[in-house]
Amino acid sequence: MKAEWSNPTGTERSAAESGMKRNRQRILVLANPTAGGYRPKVLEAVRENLSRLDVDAEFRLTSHAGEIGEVCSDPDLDVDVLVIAGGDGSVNEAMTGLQDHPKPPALCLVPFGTANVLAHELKLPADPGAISDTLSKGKTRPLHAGLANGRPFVLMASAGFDAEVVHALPLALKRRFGKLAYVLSAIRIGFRRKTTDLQVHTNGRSYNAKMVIATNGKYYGGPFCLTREESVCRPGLHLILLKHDSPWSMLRFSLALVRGRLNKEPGALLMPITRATITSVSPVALQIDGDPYGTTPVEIEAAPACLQIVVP
Ligand SMILES: Nc1ncnc2c1ncn2[C@@H]1O[C@H](COP(=O)(O)OP(=O)(O)OP(=O)(O)O)[C@@H](O)[C@H]1O
Repeated sequence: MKAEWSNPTGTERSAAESGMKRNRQRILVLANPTAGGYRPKVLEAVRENLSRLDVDAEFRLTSHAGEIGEVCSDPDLDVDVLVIAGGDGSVNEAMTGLQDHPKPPALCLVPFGTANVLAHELKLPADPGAISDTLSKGKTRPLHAGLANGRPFVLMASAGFDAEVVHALPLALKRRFGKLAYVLSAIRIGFRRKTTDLQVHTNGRSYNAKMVIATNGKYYGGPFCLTREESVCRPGLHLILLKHDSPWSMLRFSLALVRGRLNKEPGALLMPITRATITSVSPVALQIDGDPYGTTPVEIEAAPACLQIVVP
């Protein structure tokens, strides 16, 4: 029975120990202490709960951005469940790292983070008792992903105004104001940006749009429903095209999103896709899962394989 914190140099010992107890479930918890809403007390309570179960659990705090991806892309990573304690960006890093893993572990999420869209998707609990309970029951569902130029996204990839907001958002502002920081960043850039047309090729047709969201799930920006037709636990993607992106149009679309009616709003078009190409005359900002991701052009497609994720 063991649920220990490891120090940064303690991984060899933990690997050796878990190798000796292969009949026990091995759990690695990777916690991002810089995630918005990080709560060490929750993590400590989960650790205490797990120490009462017959599992080998190792807890590690990341020390730098990219570390989750590094751990996950190591083919020698050999655990049954990888718990990410962080937000959507941390989960994205894990998925990206596990993309080529020969035997990927099941993922589990302790939802810290700012927007936490995946936690809404999976209706994940936030209190330590329920998190430990979910983990110990070990019920899993498939976690599907999309690919944007080959990089996985579990929630969404988009081009246009929202991606510009993500690119322009200083981390310090995000940490200080949480979700409100996105609104402040949107107001700051909304009235002085130059808009660029996007050309979208999908389902054998071409469209013009100002902003395009490829979504793998239902939600966007937290608890706001983009489309009830999607689920991260089912294969498939939807595309949402917005024809206008003036500040007033964006306000109208945002209010429709908050009411869960964006797909019914004039100027918004929703469609299922398997593949799409988004291009533009000059580069337009992209974001995936709430983090900046370069600029257009981008090829969107459904990822051929899926992971498993522990759910309540
Ligand atoms: N120790 C660390 N120091 C600095 N950055 C880190 C560290 N560990 C992870 N990161 C980076 O922090 C980024 C953001 O983390 P995360 O997504 O978990 O939180 P968030 O941005 O607050 O939440 P959300 O994505 O749900 O809005 C991740 O992309 C990851 O690369």
